[in-house]
Amino acid sequence: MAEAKQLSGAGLRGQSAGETALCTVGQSGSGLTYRGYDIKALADQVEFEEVAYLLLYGKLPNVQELQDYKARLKSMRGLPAALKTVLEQIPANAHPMDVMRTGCSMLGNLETEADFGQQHQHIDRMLAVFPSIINYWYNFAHYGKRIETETDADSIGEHFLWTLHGKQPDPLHVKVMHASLILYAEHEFNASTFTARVCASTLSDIHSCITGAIGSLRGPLHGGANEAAMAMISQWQTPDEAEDAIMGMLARKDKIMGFGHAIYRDSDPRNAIIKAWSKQLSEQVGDTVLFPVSERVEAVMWREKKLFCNADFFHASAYHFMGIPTELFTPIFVCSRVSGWAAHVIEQRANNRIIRPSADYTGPDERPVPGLEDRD
Ligand SMILES: CC(=O)SCCNC(=O)CCNC(=O)[C@H](O)C(C)(C)COP(=O)(O)OP(=O)(O)OC[C@H]1O[C@@H](n2cnc3c(N)ncnc32)[C@H](O)[C@@H]1OP(=O)(O)O
Ligand SMILES: O=C([O-])CC(=O)C(=O)O
Repeated sequence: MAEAKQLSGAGLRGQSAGETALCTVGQSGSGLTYRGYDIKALADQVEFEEVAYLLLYGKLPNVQELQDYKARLKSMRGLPAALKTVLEQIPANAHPMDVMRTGCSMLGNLETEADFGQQHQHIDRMLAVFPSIINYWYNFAHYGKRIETETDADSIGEHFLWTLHGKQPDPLHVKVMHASLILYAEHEFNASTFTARVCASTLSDIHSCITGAIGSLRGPLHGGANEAAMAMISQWQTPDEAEDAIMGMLARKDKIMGFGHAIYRDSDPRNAIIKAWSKQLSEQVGDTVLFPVSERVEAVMWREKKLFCNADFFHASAYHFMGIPTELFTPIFVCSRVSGWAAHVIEQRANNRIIRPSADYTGPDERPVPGLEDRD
C-alpha cells in the first residue's frame, strides 16, 4: 500500500469547506458512496437515471417513479430554435466543452430559472438536453447535418450514442454508458462541484452554477484528463514503446494524465469498473494495441511512482472503442456530472451561507500612492 497522502497545504487540501449528505470519497466501502450506496453496487446493478434520481430526489426510485422520471426526461430532449441557431454559429474547430458552456448559458437565457421552486424542472431539462446540445452542434459543424434530437432512446446514455452516430446503438455500448455515467455522476467537493456551490451560495440561478462548473471541469487536471490520456496513449503502437515514453516523461517530470488523485491514496474505485468494461470493448473490436498499451502504462506508473489510474484513464480507451471522438469525452462527463453538480446546488440552497474564505496576504506593506511623474 502507498504511504498516506498528505492532506494539507495549498489547494485547500484536507480542509472541510462545508457539509454534504451526497457522497463520501475515500472513507468506506470501496472508497466511494452516493447517499450511502457503494459505487460498485450501483455501477453493477442500476441504470444512470436511478442514480440521478437518487442524487437529486434523495432516494432510489421505485418502479413507477423510475418509469415516470425516464418518461419526463425523454419528453425534454428537444432543442429550442434559438438554441439551434446559436449552436450553428459555433465553428467546427471550437472545443466541445466551450460548446457545452455556451449551450448551457444560452439555455439559461431562453428558459431562465425565475425562482428556486422551479429548480427540479430546470435540472431535469439540462440532464435531458445536454446530449442533444453537443451532438446537434457536432453533426452540424462537422457534417452540415441538422439532426433530430427527439430520439426514442430509453436512456440518457443511449440518447447520447444515438444522436452522435445517427442510429440505435449496440446494447453493450448502452450498458457501458450507464456504468460510465454512474461513475462520473458525483464526487463530493471536487473543483467543478465546488465552483457550482460557490456560485449557488451567492443565490445565483441554476444555469450560472452549471455553466461555471463546466468551465472548471474542462481543465486537464480535472475532467479534461480523459481526452489528454487518449491523446497520450494513441501515440504508442506497443506496450514497450509506451513504457519507454513514460519513463522519459517521468524523467522530465511531466504530468501523466489520468493518474493520481487529490484525495484517494492508493486507488480510485472507479478505475477497476471502467477498466473491466474497456477490456470487454477491446475484445469486441479486436483491439491488440490500445488496451495492452494502457495496461502497461498503469503497471509502469505504479512500479515507478506508486501512482494509480484515476477514473479518467480507462475511460479514454473505453470511449474510443465505442467510436466516440476524443474531443467529446469531457462533454459526456458533463452529461453525467450535471446530476451531482445540481444536487450540490440544491443542498447549498437548502442551508446557505455565502462562501467567502480569507487569504493570507503576501504583498507589500501599506504605502503612499506616488504621483504619475514619480513612478518608474
Ligand atoms: C475525474 C478527475 O478529475 S480525476 C483527476 C484527473 N486529473 C488528472 O488525471 C491529471 C493528472 N493528475 C494530477 O495532475 C494530480 O494527480 C491531481 C491534480 C489529480 C491531484 O493533484 P495533487 O493532489 O496536487 O497531487 P499530489 O499531492 O498527490 O502530488 C504528489 C506528487 O505526485 C506528483 N504527481 C501527482 N500526479 C501525477 C501525475 N499524474 N503524473 C506525474 N506526477 C504526478 C505531483 O507532481 C507531486 O510531486 P511533487 O511532490 O514532486 O510536487
Ligand atoms: O474529486 C476530485 O478531485 C476529482 C474527481 O475525481 C472527480 O471529480 O470525479
